[in-house]
Amino acid sequence: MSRDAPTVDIDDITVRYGRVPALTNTRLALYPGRVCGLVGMNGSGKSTLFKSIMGLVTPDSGRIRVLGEPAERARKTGQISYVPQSEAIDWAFPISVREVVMTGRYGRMGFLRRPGRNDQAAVEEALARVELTDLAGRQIGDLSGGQRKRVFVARGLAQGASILLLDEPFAGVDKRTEATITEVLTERARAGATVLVSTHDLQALPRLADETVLLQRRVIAQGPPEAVITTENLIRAFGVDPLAHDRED
Ligand SMILES: Nc1ncnc2c1ncn2[C@@H]1O[C@H](COP(=O)(O)OP(=O)(O)OP(=O)(O)O)[C@@H](O)[C@H]1O
Repeated sequence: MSRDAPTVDIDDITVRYGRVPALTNTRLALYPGRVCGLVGMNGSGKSTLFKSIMGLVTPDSGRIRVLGEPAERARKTGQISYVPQSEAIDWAFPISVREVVMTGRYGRMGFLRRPGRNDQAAVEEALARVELTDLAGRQIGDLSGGQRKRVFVARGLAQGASILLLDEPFAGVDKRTEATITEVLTERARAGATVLVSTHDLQALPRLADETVLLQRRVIAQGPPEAVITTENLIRAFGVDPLAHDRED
């Protein structure tokens, strides 16, 4: 797909849970080759936006195309990988790190899901990239918060998807994990992937993201981090300027 055409094209969607609107008249275009940082307060609709791009929630109105197709189809054909918030995962489920990463290959396997040599090689490469080779046999519930995040990033790498969605991958992780995930996302974007990653760390945006989207039930601003993270925009999104204290220093 050309770098001039949006890979994720959200055209005027409204998503409601019952009568509560989570997103209203939201428009957003994402392009390949870029890491986009998604920022907004709790309840601003970030997870709903991810779920919409995955085709897991259906907008009440408007339209979403992912790689030129309906979102659900892009997900079902394995073209989208999603790292959910940690709270959304059952960590007690008895499955090893290597097995979780292998689930990223399921879309490429036949009905019996028997991994071939390519699948195994992709899994080992992904585990090595996030420095989890030594822990590959462990149960996921036995890992630290940062290690758990890296497992799901590795799953996305093994999947080889061209759309990478990550819902707060930096929450509760150490600096080393944050640096590894940031590097991996940049590498994937430079290789042509479209990356959308939500974060609460406004200060980290310039080193993480090529562009920033500010969300408050709709897109308030989109552009280079330094153009988007302004006092005026932050007050519109958060009601206060969360960086006011730092600006005074
Ligand atoms: N399954 C659901 N049923 C009812 N309301 C929901 C559901 N999921 C989300 N909401 C509501 O929709 C709004 C947007 O929620 P969403 O989870 O998308 O926000 P968010 O920006 O991801 O929040 P956070 O930063 O806290 O994860 C909130 O008001 C939330 O309470």
